[in-house]
Amino acid sequence: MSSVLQKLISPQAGSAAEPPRNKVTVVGVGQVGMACAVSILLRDLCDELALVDVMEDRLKGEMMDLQHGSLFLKTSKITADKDYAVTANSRLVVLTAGVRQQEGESRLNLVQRNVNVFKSIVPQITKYSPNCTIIVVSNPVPVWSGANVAGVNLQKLNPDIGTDADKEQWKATHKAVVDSAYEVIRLKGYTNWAIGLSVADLTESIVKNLSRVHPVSTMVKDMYGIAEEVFLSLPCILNSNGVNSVVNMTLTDDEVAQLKKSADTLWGIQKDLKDL
Ligand SMILES: NC(=O)c1ccc[n+]([C@@H]2O[C@H](COP(=O)([O-])OP(=O)(O)OC[C@H]3O[C@@H](n4cnc5c(N)ncnc54)[C@H](O)[C@@H]3O)[C@@H](O)[C@H]2O)c1
Repeated sequence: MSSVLQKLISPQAGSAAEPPRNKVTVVGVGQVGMACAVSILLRDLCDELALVDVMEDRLKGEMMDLQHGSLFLKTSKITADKDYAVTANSRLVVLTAGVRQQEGESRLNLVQRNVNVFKSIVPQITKYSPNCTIIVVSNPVPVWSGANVAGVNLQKLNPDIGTDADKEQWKATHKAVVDSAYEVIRLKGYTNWAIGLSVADLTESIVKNLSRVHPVSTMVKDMYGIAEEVFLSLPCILNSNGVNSVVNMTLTDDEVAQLKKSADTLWGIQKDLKDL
């Protein structure tokens, strides 16, 4: 006797469904992971979403919640499992698993705690999706920014900008921007929306092969006189290769010195990391 499904639908295409073309996996379904997942879903950037976490109840709950909302999305397949087999054939993996930055904790203090987490996760990701691009969101992620508006360098308008001699004291604005994530953590306990929206933007450049410039961390050894294998945030061109190239910025001597100082700070921590 025919089932209700067989009575309702007569299959026409003979072969099984094609593998996904733009599957995205989010590892870690905490505040950041779910903000990334929702931002990516709302921008229609994947044809399949997989979630992974070690906390099984939370993982299943997040998956079911998204599935219940999938009527309003254009990603029909949303799966989750603690087994990385669920991530197979991912185009992109967003890695947000890790310990969270505590109030007042420096980003660099997180490194050793997160190294062990990464060591268990990355081999599993590459086993099931050897050609995927990985976006690491877990801290620390150093950030580059340039003070210009529509290409106009603000230092050219005010040579004292950012220094104590600056009558307008833009230095205070700079400090407020640098400290703003700490302020959000103080107020609500974590940051998630801005980073989630930002990750969706990176995702779009990669899955749509857009060759757009984004500030992301990349290996800077041999650039600007940096001798060590450290990753710093520079303007990078992102396309389907991930980080396809780095824009060679024309930096002042002072800016190069600050970049080197950041590299030294990172190396100072990195060189003491254990079990890499
Ligand atoms: N780059 C940025 O700008 C930025 C901004 C905010 C947060 N972060 C970082 O993102 C990370 C996540 O932050 P959060 O607020 O979502 O934390 P969270 O504690 O809410 O979530 C982390 C999740 O990771 C999971 N997890 C831990 N170890 C795992 C493992 N081995 N395998 C799979 N899942 C594992 C946890 O179960 C949890 O669900 C932290 O490292 C945080 O510092 C980065």
